[in-house]
Amino acid sequence: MRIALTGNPNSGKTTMYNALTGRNEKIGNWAGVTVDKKEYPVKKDHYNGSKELIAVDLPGAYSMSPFTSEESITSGYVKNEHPDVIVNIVDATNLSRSLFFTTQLLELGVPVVVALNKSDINEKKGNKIDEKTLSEKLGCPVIKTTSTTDTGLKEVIQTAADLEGAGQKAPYVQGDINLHDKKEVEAADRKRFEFVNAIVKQVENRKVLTKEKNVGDKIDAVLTNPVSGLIIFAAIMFLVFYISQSTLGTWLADILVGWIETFQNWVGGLLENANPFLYALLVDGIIGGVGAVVGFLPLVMVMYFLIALLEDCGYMARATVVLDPIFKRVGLSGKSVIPMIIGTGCGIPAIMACRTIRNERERRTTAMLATFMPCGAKLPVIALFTGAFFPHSKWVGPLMYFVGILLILLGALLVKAVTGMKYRKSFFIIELPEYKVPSLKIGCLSMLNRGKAYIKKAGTVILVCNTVVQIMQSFNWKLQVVAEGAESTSILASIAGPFATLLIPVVGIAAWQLAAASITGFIAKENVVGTLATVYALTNFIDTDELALVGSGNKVAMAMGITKVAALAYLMFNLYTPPCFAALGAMNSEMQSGKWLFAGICLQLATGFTVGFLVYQIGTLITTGALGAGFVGGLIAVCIFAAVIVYLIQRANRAIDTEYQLD
Ligand SMILES: Nc1nc2c(ncn2[C@@H]2O[C@H](COP(=O)(O)OP(=O)(O)OP(=O)(O)O)[C@@H](O)[C@H]2O)c(=O)[nH]1
Ligand SMILES: [Mg+2]
Repeated sequence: MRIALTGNPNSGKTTMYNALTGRNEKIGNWAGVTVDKKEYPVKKDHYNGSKELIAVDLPGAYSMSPFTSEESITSGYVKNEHPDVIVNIVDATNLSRSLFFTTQLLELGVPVVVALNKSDINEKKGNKIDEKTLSEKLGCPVIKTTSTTDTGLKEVIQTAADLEGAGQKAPYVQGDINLHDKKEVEAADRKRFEFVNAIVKQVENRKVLTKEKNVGDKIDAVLTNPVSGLIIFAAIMFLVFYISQSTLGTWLADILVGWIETFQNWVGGLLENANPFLYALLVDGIIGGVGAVVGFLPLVMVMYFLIALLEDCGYMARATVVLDPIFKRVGLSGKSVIPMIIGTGCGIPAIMACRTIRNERERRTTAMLATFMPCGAKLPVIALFTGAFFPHSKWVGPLMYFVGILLILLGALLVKAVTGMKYRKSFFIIELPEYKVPSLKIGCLSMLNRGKAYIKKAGTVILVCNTVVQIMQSFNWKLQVVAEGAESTSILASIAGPFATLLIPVVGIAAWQLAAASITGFIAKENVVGTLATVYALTNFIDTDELALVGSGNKVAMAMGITKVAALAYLMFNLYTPPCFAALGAMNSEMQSGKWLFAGICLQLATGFTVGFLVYQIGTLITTGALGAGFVGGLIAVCIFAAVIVYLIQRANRAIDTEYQLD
């Protein structure tokens, strides 16, 4: 039988689902973390009966009348897919708001068990809820739970299992109303609230803790203040990158790379007398290429850990409030900030998180732009180039993230101008979760989860790509092994060659190696690192003696043969061109429009190229006093992009004018 977990956002559904099933789905201390349905069997230690129980985690909803697409997943599921029992997770610290939805669920005819979750917080605050009376008033079982410690879960599941097929009488029935009549719906909702509030009055005894509340409010006033809030946000993000990329993360990476090197030398020793191609394939291509990517794993894990802590303590929700006014100015909403923050981890859930945005244009625009935020897979690329070309700078890593935010804002302005939607105002309401001490367990789980996914990717996609790259660079079209010194005759070089020409305005030279790395980067961004390791036969990107990314000898920078400015431009080109294929797939399914997807990919290509071009050319002009190679060609390309955009904006303006004339 299927047990649907439903309730308001941030009430603890996913925490309960993970506890019940042993899964590790994402939880976070803000509303709208889960945007999709998930199901999995309940573990035996929570239920010792004979039934097979499947728990279904759903996105949070405030009401059965959905506003956003993730809310409609929930109402659609409980209405149409007939779960056997509904467990309604109620945030006990927010009873009156939660019960509105509860009374709606009770009208569906499916047995409901109410889990009064977060009871631990209530107890700490000295609030009391009389669950017996509540159960009588609602006409359904009510059980106190604390999902974070598994308290009460067994009882909830046993009760739910026993209720299969049972009838329940709804305590409140909304008469027939015309759902299209706004006034009528509002009046009905008001009546329901009155009913709910009457119950709450009888069952709840709240202790008024004015002093504690004041502390939280005071912190909020500083953190969400437009000026101090922004400075704090920038400082916190800087610290996250500093710890993950320059200190703790690097230190751990250093140890890991030592192990990888030992392993590589050991395999190298075993294959000493083997066929040179086999040696190159295994030792340089596979172990070297994949190892180069895996070496950066600690950086990614430390960053995930820190971001999870920030989410869990309630800070990230405040960050959305700080950025909301800025985002509104460019035609997005504060809700667009959430995909951006999730995007620092991975672009795919970031794009999926766009579902919580109600307005279609804002949703599509956000999905189009969210991946400008460098994700975990881009982190190794950033770390590699920072380490090789700017070893002692603290600013390159954080700069990539701030440029990402800037590009999102500029991109949003462009989309706003092109789509001609100039006169719309959007409203953003986010419930600020309470502050809490961040849970190390949640941080560790999030980190391990990401680490697992990273290693899995390295062992599959990255491994396959590196093998293919190594083979393609070892052979020419006649399938002969490429001789030393004639690398440019390889299959890989001849395929990547034409693209290398296109890259001249960005890096100043035609290097097929760099082009090949960018191309494999479209499959997965970690490939940029893996491919560079393979094509330049540089397996060790992290210097174990120096305790620094890419040590002093700087073989990497020398092998690539490009200037610092070109390296920065090439890095930015890779970061801001389209993300990996998987993220494009997610974009396609969220946008549900071929036109938007196409426009999005074009915009990303044009952005990556333009940023790279400008950084290289302006940087070269400043550092050497002359423009870089490929200036004219690049300028023509950028002018063409600009002309297309100007044309589209004018077309949009004309469309608006016609609309006004028609009126
Ligand atoms: N103190 C306490 N915190 C809890 C409890 N259950 C969940 N939380 C916290 O509440 C926050 C939200 O938990 P989630 O499980 O993500 O909530 P959700 O209902 O799935 O939220 P959405 O997916 O956004 O609808 C997290 O910070 C949890 O750690 C509980 O019983 N006690
Ligand atoms: Mg959830």
